[in-house]
Amino acid sequence: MEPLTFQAAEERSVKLREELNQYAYEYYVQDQPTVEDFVYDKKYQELVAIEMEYPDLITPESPTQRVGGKVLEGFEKVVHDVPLYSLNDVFSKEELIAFDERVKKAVGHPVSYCCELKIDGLSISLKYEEGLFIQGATRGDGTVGENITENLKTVKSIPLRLKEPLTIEVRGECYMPKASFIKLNQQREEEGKEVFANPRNAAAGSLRQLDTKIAAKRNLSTFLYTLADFGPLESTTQDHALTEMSRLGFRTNPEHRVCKTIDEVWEYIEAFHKTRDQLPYEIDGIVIKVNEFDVQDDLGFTVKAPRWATAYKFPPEEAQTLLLDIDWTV
Ligand SMILES: NC(=O)c1cc2c(=O)c3cc(F)ccc3oc2nc1N
Repeated sequence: MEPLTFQAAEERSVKLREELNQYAYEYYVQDQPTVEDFVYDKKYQELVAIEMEYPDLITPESPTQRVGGKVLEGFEKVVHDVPLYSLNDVFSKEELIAFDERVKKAVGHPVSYCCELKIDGLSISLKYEEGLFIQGATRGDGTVGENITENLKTVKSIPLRLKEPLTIEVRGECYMPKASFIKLNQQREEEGKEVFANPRNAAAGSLRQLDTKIAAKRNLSTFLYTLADFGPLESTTQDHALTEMSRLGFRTNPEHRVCKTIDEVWEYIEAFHKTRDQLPYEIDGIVIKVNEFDVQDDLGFTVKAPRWATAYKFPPEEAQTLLLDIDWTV
């Protein structure tokens, strides 16, 4: 084929990038692919060829920027503008009811709760400037984390550019799906390497890799759940914030539910305690948050945790046998 002129190459690369990023969004964020892999691969190879011919055409959100390849010396420190707090845990229905009583006493009226599955992964914070992904960091000690931007760029469900040019910061969980965890450990066993104890350790180990090519191969995914810097967004509830994050291109967990009473919260907890083994990712409990942001602001934080949220932790079962018992090969 005749090599394209710069002009033609530029137009073609813009179109290819849009198509490829849309396909990747459908596959990795919506879990609803619309094209076969070979369609994606063919267009991807065409884009790689154009970018090799004309490197000036490469843009930060090009899917070619996700393959990794940098070997970092180490991870720089990142000071979080807004601290990443941890959650107070509760382990029984009685403790959950006591949490609800404290909230209602402090607020003076009943509140609604946004319940979310507690994904067992690694907390991450993602910063965007005018829509462009500019920094990803670990939670660290809540105030100072590690800059793992290069590794997070290889996580396909993390948008490199938002659907709107917003300057915001979001937080969520980076995790390894159960099926990927099993495959990775089988591979490591064959290579005589030490296996990971659980998907959380596997995700943490993958994001701590200094060779970004390794992180790129670990099939990590994300669920985002907190708007840390709202930018121009005006959500007034946690439930709406999740909808907004999804609209902007983030992967959010579809199982969240707004509950009007603590009894409804308990029903939700019991339902997922029973069915969590069918989930394609590990959860270690349920996060219960006051849904209204103005009430969250009234309740504020203790030194280490929000007063407006709690985590109901499931009793640790023999997760290892459960994982291996079930055929997760997709
Ligand atoms: N692992 C989780 O799936 C998950 C974790 C947190 C938090 O750690 C968390 C910590 C805060 F200080 C406030 C809200 C939070 O919301 C959260 N929501 C979630 N869904």
